[in-house]
Amino acid sequence: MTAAVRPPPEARDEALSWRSRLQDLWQTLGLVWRASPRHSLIYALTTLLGSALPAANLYVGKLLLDEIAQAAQGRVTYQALLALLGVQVALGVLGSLLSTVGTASQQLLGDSLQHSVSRRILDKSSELSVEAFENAETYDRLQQAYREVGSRPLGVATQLVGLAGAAVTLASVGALMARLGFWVLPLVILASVPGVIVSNRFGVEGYRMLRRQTHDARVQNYLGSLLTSDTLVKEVRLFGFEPYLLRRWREYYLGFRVQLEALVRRRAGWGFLAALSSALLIALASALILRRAAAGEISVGDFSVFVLGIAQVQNTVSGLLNGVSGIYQNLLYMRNLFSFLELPTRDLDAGEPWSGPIETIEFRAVGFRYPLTDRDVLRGVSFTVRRGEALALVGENGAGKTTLVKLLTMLFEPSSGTILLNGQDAARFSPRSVQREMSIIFQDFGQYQMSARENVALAEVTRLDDRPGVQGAVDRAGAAFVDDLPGGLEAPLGRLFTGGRQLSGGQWQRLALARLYFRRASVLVFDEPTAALDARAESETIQALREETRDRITLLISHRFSTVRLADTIVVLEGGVIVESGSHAELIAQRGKYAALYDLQAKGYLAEPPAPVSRPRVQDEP
Ligand SMILES: Nc1ncnc2c1ncn2[C@@H]1O[C@H](COP(=O)(O)OP(=O)(O)OP(=O)(O)O)[C@@H](O)[C@H]1O
Repeated sequence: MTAAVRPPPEARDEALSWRSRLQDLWQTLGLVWRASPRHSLIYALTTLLGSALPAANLYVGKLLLDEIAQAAQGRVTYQALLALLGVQVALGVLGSLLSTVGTASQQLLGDSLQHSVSRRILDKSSELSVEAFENAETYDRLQQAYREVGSRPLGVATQLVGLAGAAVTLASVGALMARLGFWVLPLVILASVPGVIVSNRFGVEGYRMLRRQTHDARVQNYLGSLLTSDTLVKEVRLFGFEPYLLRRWREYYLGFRVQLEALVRRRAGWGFLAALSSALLIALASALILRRAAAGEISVGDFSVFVLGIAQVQNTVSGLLNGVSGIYQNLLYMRNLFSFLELPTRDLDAGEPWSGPIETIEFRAVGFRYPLTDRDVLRGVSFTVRRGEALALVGENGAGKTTLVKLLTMLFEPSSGTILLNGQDAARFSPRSVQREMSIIFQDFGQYQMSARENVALAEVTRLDDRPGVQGAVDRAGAAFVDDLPGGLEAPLGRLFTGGRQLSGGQWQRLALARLYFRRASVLVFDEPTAALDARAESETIQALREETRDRITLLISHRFSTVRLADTIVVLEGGVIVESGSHAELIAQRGKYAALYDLQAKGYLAEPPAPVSRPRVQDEP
């Protein structure tokens, strides 16, 4: 199998048809409506009602001006003028009311929407397979999706309502203006078009630019995060590679900057040309209407409709066209969100439910290849381990030990071969139900910035309040230091939040061990369980491990042979293939790979330390 060749995400999304865009539009509106039907409705109604007000205002203004002109000839009463003023004031008050209610509902709708879309992203993230997280593209999509949550869906909805509103305004104001001559409205509308075309075109280009930069932006963020990370600050300071990180960070910025400058320059040039052509068209329309005014064909009120209407129509037309292009652009961004939400998930509950303890695990010619790679990291791996037995996996870095554990714990599915549980194909069973029978401490175990109790009980959240259970697991893991923390089990841990107590690497590892013990499982997996422990802790842990694992299946990965030798069976992996297996004594007798690695480590303890390369100089030496 070769790695699948995929077109870049940009090319895939650009290729989408108008039909797909409409589907995305529909889906976006669905998101908005579901986030808050009440606020969606109020927002739409207030905006549409408000859109009819400009024409009403223009018309009342025209009547008022015409009446004033008549008043000069003594044909209009003060009361009649006051009545028109009253209507104008009422329209103003109504406008303010609609806009206040509309803005408030938009704000609340935006908040609900942000919450509900974030929730969907988090739901989706929690359904994605562990495999998906091994893939950089997933992170790109996740980042893009998150970036758009705040503004895009609301943007689409408000622009769509805005479009409808603009249509109402244009139709009503246009009807008033059309009375001044059939050419007025087309000319004024035409004057708005160039600006909109420019803004639309460069909006799309801006989107494409950001899209192309996503991966590099992620690298740049990562470089920045290395300089602001609490866990890495020691190493960064000591090795002093801040300038290197800053330089690389800045190089990315400069690359983005060059692209941005080119875009801004072209946009400014085209923008100016658009403004110029618009001004010329308006000048032409004005000249034509002044000719009618000079001929006495239109009233003062009519002229006011033209003058005030120009701005109104221009705003409305550019609002209309920008609305269309804005919706188009926002939909491009929404595609990022949707394509993240459409990523295939692995249903961890699919399959027959597993129940009861796991008595045997058998790997039959199991192979595995990471997605989008072209190399098998495990090939033809076969072994069996039974209840009460401990199996140790040994091998040099990168041999495939952790990958094997991910397969065994059903986090990954084998690319070839079969895993049998109690003699039945594991693929038949729902991963989640099988995983309930397994507990694990990973090499890169979690350090949760929560209380000590939560750190342990997360292994079985239904027993979060089982304090005696947590205490028991803490004791079994030798994590007695928890009792001395202020607040004991309830002590907040980690330095991320105020009041948290930071633990040492070994203490965190003991808590992770407690977490492993807390889950009542028939398979225990220890991936480097003693790496961060001191010698006494390691020996205690191994002692406890022997007792804990008596009636369970134990899988152990360790580079420490003092731990490994306790296993009933030791499997030696090399380049993803099992090269030896047997008990410690058998493998030593074979004098193969295991014996060589063992001797190498044993020698490190037994041999005389090598003579120092140069003797330290003593002050008073001659
Ligand atoms: N997400 C991944 N994508 C592609 N290849 C990977 C991925 N994770 C691990 N590998 C590769 O798979 C091989 C086996 O890795 P694995 O982590 O299983 O080794 P290991 O024996 O546990 O090593 P160590 O002793 O260093 O923990 C390595 O060559 C590694 O480069």
